[in-house]
Amino acid sequence: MAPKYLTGDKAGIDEFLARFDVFLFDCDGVLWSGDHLFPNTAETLDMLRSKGKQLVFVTNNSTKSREDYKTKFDGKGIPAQVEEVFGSAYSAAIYISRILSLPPPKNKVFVLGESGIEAELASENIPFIGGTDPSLRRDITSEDFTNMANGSMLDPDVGVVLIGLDFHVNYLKLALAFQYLQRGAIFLATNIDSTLPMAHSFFPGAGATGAGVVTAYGKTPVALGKPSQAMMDAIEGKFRFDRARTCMVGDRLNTDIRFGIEGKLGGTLAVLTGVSRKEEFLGEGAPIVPTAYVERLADLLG
Ligand SMILES: O=C(O)[C@H](O)[C@H](O)COP(=O)(O)O
Ligand SMILES: [Mg+2]
Repeated sequence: MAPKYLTGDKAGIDEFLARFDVFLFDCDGVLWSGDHLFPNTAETLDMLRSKGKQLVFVTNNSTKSREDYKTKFDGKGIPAQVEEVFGSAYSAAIYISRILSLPPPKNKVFVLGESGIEAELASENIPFIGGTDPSLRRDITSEDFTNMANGSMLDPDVGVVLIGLDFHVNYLKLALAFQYLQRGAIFLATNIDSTLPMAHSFFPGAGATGAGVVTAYGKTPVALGKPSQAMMDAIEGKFRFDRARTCMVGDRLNTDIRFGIEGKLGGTLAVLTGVSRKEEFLGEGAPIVPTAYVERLADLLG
């Protein structure tokens, strides 16, 4: 069915919003582009709250923890609670602690990613190494190759390799991740988005910064961010919402909109301020089609 275009259609917007009690909001490309908050984002979220709607912020960006996002929301003048944030780093942490629940000592995680992952692993009492460790922000040496190959440089307690968006990726960290995988570690990712919408442009995403490990290992990781239904089940478990009265709002078809469709939510809304273009879902035979779309989030203000 062709998606409904809501921009400028006040009656259509009111009818659409009335169908839902809960809105799952993507962040990058919908609320903001990096540090740039899109116009009237706060007013739009206020309007939904004033209609009694529940808001949950569901981001694949694992560089920040839920606490970090609370700080960002505060900084942008957007009223929001830590409990309303559900990121891919948190999704991965609860998957490791509550689903995998590997017995110590082999429950340690080697992280290829930023502090958001580390904070969420710590919140679930999961030991980790790698990540933002400054001793890994250097060139690899010939001794490193030897010490990795003979295992003297490796931690025997590593049972999981977790990759996410890493702004400090380098050969040494890629090599360490691959060495742990060759020794049997479980391969997980917070998300595998190919690009990151930032500063009104696009940059390499988590899928790109982790690609070196995927190529070397020859296997893809289990990704715990959107469109993973493990994440949807975890969010539903926490917020106990009625899927038929829930709408996913996002800028990316193969993560956000697919997440809502495969999650059998009542609807999905595409916002054209981020990654996906309307041509991708208006064309004949488009694989992923939202229920409705708007040029920008603030169009919901009518
Ligand atoms: O590379 C990434 O990690 C993604 O581009 C980024 O995280 C997307 O975040 P979201 O749009 O889900 O908030
Ligand atoms: Mg997005």
